[in-house]
Amino acid sequence: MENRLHSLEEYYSLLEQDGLVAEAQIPLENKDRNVTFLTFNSKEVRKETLFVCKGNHFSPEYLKDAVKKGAICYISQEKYELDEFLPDGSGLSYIIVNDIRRAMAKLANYYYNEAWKSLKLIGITGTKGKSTTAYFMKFILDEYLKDQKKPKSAIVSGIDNYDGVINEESHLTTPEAIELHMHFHNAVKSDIEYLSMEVSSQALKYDRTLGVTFDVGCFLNVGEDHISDIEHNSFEDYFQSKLRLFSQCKVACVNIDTDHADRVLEAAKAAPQIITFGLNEKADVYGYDIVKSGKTISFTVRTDSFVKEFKLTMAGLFNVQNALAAIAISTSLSIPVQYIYAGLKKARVSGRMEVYTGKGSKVYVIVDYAHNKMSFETLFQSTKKEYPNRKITIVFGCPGKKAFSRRRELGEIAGKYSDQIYITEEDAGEEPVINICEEIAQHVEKHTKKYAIIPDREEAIREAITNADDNTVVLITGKGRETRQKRGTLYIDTPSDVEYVKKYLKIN
Ligand SMILES: CC(=O)N[C@H]1[C@@H](OP(=O)(O)OP(=O)(O)OC[C@H]2O[C@@H](n3ccc(=O)[nH]c3=O)[C@H](O)[C@@H]2O)O[C@H](CO)[C@@H](O)[C@@H]1O[C@H](C)C(=O)N[C@@H](C)C(=O)N[C@H](CCC(=O)O)C(=O)O
Ligand SMILES: Nc1ncnc2c1ncn2[C@@H]1O[C@H](COP(=O)(O)OP(=O)(O)OP(=O)(O)O)[C@@H](O)[C@H]1O
Repeated sequence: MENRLHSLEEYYSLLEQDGLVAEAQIPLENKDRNVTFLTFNSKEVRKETLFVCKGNHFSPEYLKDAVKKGAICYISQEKYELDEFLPDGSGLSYIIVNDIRRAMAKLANYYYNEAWKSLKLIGITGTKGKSTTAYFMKFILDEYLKDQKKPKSAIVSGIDNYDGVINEESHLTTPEAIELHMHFHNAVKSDIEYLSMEVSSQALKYDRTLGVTFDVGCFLNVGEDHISDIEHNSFEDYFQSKLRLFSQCKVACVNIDTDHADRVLEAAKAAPQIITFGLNEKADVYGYDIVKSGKTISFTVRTDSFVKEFKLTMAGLFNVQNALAAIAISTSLSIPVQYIYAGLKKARVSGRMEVYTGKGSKVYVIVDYAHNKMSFETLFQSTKKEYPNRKITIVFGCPGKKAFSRRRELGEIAGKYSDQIYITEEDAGEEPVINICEEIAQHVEKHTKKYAIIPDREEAIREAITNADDNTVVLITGKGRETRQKRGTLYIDTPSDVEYVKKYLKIN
């Protein structure tokens, strides 16, 4: 892989050619200096770093810190009046740009020498099912690659990132451009061929994936979500951001069962090829005959080239939709069908539809990540069909200071479909947990009085499990295997819901 470094002058030209430069100062003696690192975080700066200043939360102190640590030039939308000099006495260079997010994507692509072009890239967007589909792809690809004795595929998701060098819990669904291109670079360096990733609406809106072409782009579904002062200001903005994916993929895989399918299909024409999937015989990848038997969900798929029964051993009937997406993506990548079958049969996704039972007990406890209107409705409908005649207990909460409509939506849905409800902490942040719980309770009460507010999440889970009889499914939603709770402005380490469940079911 090419590992070429570029000089400050070359970075300047790159931005200049794109019409991004508003003003610049690069002293003559600095023009030929090679940039050896690129970052937007002062904590990571080392010698000869090109430092990107971005964001409403940026402070000039970070720039001062960066210069002390070895930054030789900063890129910013704002000019900072600093009297800082580099340790060797030369002046600090700067390039002021008119669009820092676009500039960041360009710089990242250039610094990492377009590593992504050596990968087969799969980009998945949608309101729900992105992580699951990305992991389904990883299972399928890894089956295929194992047979060829090649390295496992890479993944960039809201759960974990793996690129052959880094294996970490992720903090964003789609990382900022500089981190994203670093993952591409690491993957190529590790001889990895395929990378599956989630592409969030925020990523598309803020150009985190700008300039990258996906071999396959997948659109799963769209529902009202992420509409708030800090995310999208309207559904239209959210929807349009998601549709931008089609302008940067070679093949578009589209769920024809999604809401607004007509508009999605129209936008998908921006891609050279479209493959549709869904539970509708008009779909190119058509799924039907869905049957749950024991722990296995079977379904049949018809495409142009095969009719075949597939199996999922992961719970959640809605996962058939995600599996159809993965089948559509895999066929467009010419992955032989036996590997698709084997991958899907094995697939598990951390913190999504994890089913636990205690020794000598018949109660099912499911840890899942449902936390918005679409996933709550889907989860309840699916659970009712999958576990007919069982009562449903749910443990859930809502986050502080964002997505306020969830308190009403989730409260009403839970109230309508559950037999017992425990309302608890879920990333309350700067709002008191009890206030959020009481607000949710007002909406639960429209349908049932069978609820309790237990702000301590562990205690809520303990109560839900110990009070459940053998004829109950206990749903513990919203956090999956996350090990942090947002309290105040900080993320505090906590045990995951899975750990609590194992503790109170007395399993290892
Ligand atoms: C903290 C925060 O609210 N950040 C949001 C804000 O970013 P920002 O650039 O203005 O602010 P910032 O991230 O705090 O940046 C401050 C800068 O100072 C730097 N810094 C900070 C400390 C220090 O010591 N030194 C230093 O250099 C930081 O590295 C950073 O570059 O404004 C950006 C554009 O509006 C947002 O993308 C970004 O969202 C953060 C990253 C975030 O968590 N966003 C969520 C909503 C998000 O993106 N979610 C999607 C999933 C949702 C979906 O499906 O759409 C995702 O992809 O994860
Ligand atoms: N295709 C689907 N349609 C509706 N709900 C789904 C679908 N797939 C998964 N879900 C529900 O949404 C939850 C989150 O799934 P997943 O993590 O795969 O989605 P995501 O798009 O990555 O979500 P987020 O943006 O919240 O990280 C699951 O735990 C499940 O309850």
